[in-house]
Amino acid sequence: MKKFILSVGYALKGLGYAFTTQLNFRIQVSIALIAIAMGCYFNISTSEWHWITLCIAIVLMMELFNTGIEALVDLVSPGYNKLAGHVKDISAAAVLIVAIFTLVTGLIIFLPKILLLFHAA
Ligand SMILES: Nc1ncnc2c1ncn2[C@@H]1O[C@H](COP(=O)(O)OP(=O)(O)OP(=O)(O)O)[C@@H](O)[C@H]1O
Repeated sequence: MKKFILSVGYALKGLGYAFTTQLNFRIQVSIALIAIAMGCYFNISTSEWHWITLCIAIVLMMELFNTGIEALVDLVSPGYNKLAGHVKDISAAAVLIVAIFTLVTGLIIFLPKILLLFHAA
């Protein structure tokens, strides 16, 4: 049990590191909070909540992996190295793919509701 609590503590330390050092992570957390607020406002369905929470989890997870990979690359290759650059670029590309998927999901769920709001006004 003590080991489990320690592991959670290390994970929270990692979250804190990402939050304090990575602007992108803070932006993504802010967008996640806005999406949750919009979900409450529009009273979205259970299945829509599943998609939204899945997107939030995947985006934050990918950003954390990206931050870890960047730190690892900086550790093993502090100087310029073409391969090190590729590793960082590929890691950033993975985040981009998930961000696009999340944007499309958000539009599918929220755009019709926002348009309806404007039509009703
Ligand atoms: N050691 C390196 N060797 C070669 N190219 C690198 C190296 N480090 C970074 N690069 C290139 O510069 C780009 C930006 O790297 P950087 O570490 O600043 O990433 P970042 O996403 O801006 O990180 P951060 O989120 O910490 O600002 C990389 O995607 C890569 O193309």
